[in-house]
Amino acid sequence: MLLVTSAEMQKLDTVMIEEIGVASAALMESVGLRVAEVTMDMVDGTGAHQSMGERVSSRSREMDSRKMIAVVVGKGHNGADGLVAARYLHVLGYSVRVWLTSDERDLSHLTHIQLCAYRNVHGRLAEETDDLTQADVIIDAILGNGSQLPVREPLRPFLQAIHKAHRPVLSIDFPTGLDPDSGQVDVDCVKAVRTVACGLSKPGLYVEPGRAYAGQITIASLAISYHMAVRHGAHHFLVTEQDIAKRYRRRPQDSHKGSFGRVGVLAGSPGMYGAARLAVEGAYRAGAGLVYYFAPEDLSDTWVSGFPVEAVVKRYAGRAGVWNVDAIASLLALFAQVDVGVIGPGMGRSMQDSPEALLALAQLPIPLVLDADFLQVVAASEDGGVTFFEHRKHLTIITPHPKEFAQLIKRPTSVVQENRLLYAKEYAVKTQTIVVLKGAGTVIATPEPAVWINSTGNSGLATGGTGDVLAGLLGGLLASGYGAESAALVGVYVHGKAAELACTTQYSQESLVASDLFAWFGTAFRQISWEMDISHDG
Ligand SMILES: NC(=O)C1=CN([C@@H]2O[C@H](COP(=O)(O)OP(=O)(O)OC[C@H]3O[C@@H](n4cnc5c(N)ncnc54)[C@H](O)[C@@H]3O)[C@@H](O)[C@H]2O)[C@@H](O)CC1
Ligand SMILES: Nc1ncnc2c1ncn2[C@@H]1O[C@H](COP(=O)(O)OP(=O)(O)O)[C@@H](O)[C@H]1O
Ligand SMILES: [K+]
Repeated sequence: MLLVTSAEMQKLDTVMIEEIGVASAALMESVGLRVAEVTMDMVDGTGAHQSMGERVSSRSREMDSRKMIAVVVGKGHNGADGLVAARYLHVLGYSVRVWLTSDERDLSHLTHIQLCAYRNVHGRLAEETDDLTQADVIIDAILGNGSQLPVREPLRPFLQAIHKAHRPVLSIDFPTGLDPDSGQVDVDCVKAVRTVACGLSKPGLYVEPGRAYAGQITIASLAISYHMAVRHGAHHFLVTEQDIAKRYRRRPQDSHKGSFGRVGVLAGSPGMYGAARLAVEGAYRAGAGLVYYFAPEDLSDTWVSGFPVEAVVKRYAGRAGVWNVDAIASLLALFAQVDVGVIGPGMGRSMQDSPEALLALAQLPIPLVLDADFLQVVAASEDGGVTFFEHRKHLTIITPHPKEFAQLIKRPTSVVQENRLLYAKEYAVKTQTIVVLKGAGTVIATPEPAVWINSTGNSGLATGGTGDVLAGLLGGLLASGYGAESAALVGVYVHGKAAELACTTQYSQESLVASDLFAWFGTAFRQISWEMDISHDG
């Protein structure tokens, strides 16, 4: 699902008004009407059942107990949307009170016009005796797309009063105090249970911490087409099941194991061979035809016997963690036998002292999924990995968690987390790789650039080894024929979905461990395949 940043939305508003010829007041009327419908849904669950026209003409609300709607109005057009909603709700018989956050004379021109229209139907402003705690729903129409954080006076007391009222809040466009581009929030950010996004939804409503402030999101359509939005620069997306179903590749009946490629896994180190096992099984569970595990000659048979029985173990010359000329040469010969490489899980950082090995792997002429320790080695190289990625001439997916990514971009982890979308995109463009920045709301950024926010997963995944499984999954998807962007999106989505399925049946978010995921990939893939059938039938 397409999302737009604040600047893109401003541009699209202008295009709608100046090029398409829809008056600003008409756009506000659409948004305000939708807000009124969602408010009715919140107070008595009726918003969707009867058209607004039928409701207004039947005057049925006048008979009902009078639910109170508080509308807190800012001086810009977000406030104007709120006043349109206030007018509809008042005419329907709800007890509406409007709180102006600024002097009436400071309202923008169109907002003032909407205030007059509200007054002309005898709508009321809040008085001394009115109190937000009396409201059945509070509508936050304080700041929208013209806001610049942090929130300035005189708005803060209004935000604090909304908090203190402990009533359900509907935010127009996005909660006041939230940055729609990054999802960062002001200390007094409004916490909504519903948000009505104007025209198209915003990335900040789907990433932490903003996601927790937005509640359920409804989009008030302004008939802005997908193509028009993309033409004006929109490049953020929320990953939905429909997006994934479109990319799903059904396996042909007449296939054989050669049809789905070979994955080579270079992972594990003394004490950490479990990470390699998880990556190997991840690759198989994503559908790879064959998965080779590249083991050093000194890896004990006991460890090897613990690998999934399907794994093909291939030995390279030398001992674990020793990257001399022989080891590199024999590794390169092994990689020549596979279609995709997965490098890094549990691998340790011994390669840090062998720039030749790093360079040799950079030049591998196959798609690579690079994860964990290997990324830390790349980050620690003299130029912070610039040369490494310059030497990569083939497709690369990197799967850092926030701390690994922070090392790659040489910034503190806290800074990365403040703007995951932006940093992932910048790095994808700079290194021409697909960046899978993990953590709640995993971000997938491509060099195009396109920035996707994953919608599946839960805190059950916050446990050792789930990242190793993901690296394997991505390798398996690449080998079995998915393009790079699709492999990253489908892999991350399925990984999160498996955790959700596991935690609603057999496991809980506390008890889930990485290897439990394997049992649930089947259901996750089947659901995508059904969704694909439904969309084809539709
Ligand atoms: N352009 C249009 O015609 C449309 C606009 N729409 C609505 O209009 C909104 C955008 O309207 P505006 O551009 O007027 O922006 P806002 O409604 O966000 O208001 C901006 C005003 O608030 C002040 N302000 C900004 N940041 C502040 C802060 N941190 N503390 C205190 N005051 C602050 C500014 O000085 C400015 O006067 C959208 O979010 C949406 O709700 C929709 O009705 C769709 C169509
Ligand atoms: N709270 C969370 N919500 C959703 N996904 C999460 C959460 N915490 C972790 N994850 C996911 O779990 C995986 C953890 O990977 P990683 O940190 O590399 O772990 P490890 O190195 O132990 O395998 C990533 O896919 C990440 O996106
Ligand atoms: K708002």
